[in-house]
Amino acid sequence: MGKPIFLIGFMGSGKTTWGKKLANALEIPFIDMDHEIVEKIGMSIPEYFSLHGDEGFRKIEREVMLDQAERTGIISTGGGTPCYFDNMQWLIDHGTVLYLKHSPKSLWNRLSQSDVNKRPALKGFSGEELLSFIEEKLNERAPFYDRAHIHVDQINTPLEKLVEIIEDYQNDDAN
Ligand SMILES: Nc1ncnc2c1ncn2[C@@H]1O[C@H](COP(=O)(O)OP(=O)(O)O)[C@@H](O)[C@H]1O
Ligand SMILES: O=C(O)C1=C[C@@H](OP(=O)(O)O)[C@@H](O)[C@H](O)C1
Ligand SMILES: [Mg+2]
Repeated sequence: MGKPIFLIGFMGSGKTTWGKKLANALEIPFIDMDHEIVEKIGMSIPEYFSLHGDEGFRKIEREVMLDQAERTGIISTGGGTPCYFDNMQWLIDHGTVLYLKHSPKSLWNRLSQSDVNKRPALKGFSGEELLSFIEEKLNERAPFYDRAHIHVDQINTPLEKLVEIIEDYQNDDAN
């Protein structure tokens, strides 16, 4: 088995849920970087944020990313992973990077249904305030996400199609 497939995208884009499904379908291992971070720090991500701030979290996140160098399978990153240090370049150099793309409205729908307190980067926002925050943050992060090898519109790409896209990409000798 070759280099890993890194799933990237905004919070709520489905990196964790689709990562599991994809790994299952492709019969390859699955790793969620946030899960590895929680094991390493011995507390939840919101707790770590409140103790060490965004800056502290980004350092741990990078360490956990560097630990993935020899891994294979599907690796779901956190929404901010590609957007700090030279992380995006590292991901590009060490695997196939797949961006699960959504509009701000779609992310807003999904995140409105989830517990915003589990994602400290959302700062507890809801309603209109959450939508404005998503629009702004996505604007800021899009230049990083856009560098991915593969872009997929997640809503209109069924899982079977995504499996096909990955297999085709990996079988293409040019990659
Ligand atoms: N098909 C769907 N339609 C609407 N919302 C969904 C759907 N699938 C998942 N969600 C919601 O979107 C969130 C995205 O899930 P998750 O896999 O945790 O994303 P990520 O890891 O990219 O942050 C979940 O909290 C869930 O509430
Ligand atoms: O976008 C971000 O800055 C973050 C996204 C989260 O992961 P998900 O994208 O899986 O929610 C998690 O890494 C942390 O709460 C910070
Ligand atoms: Mg996740």
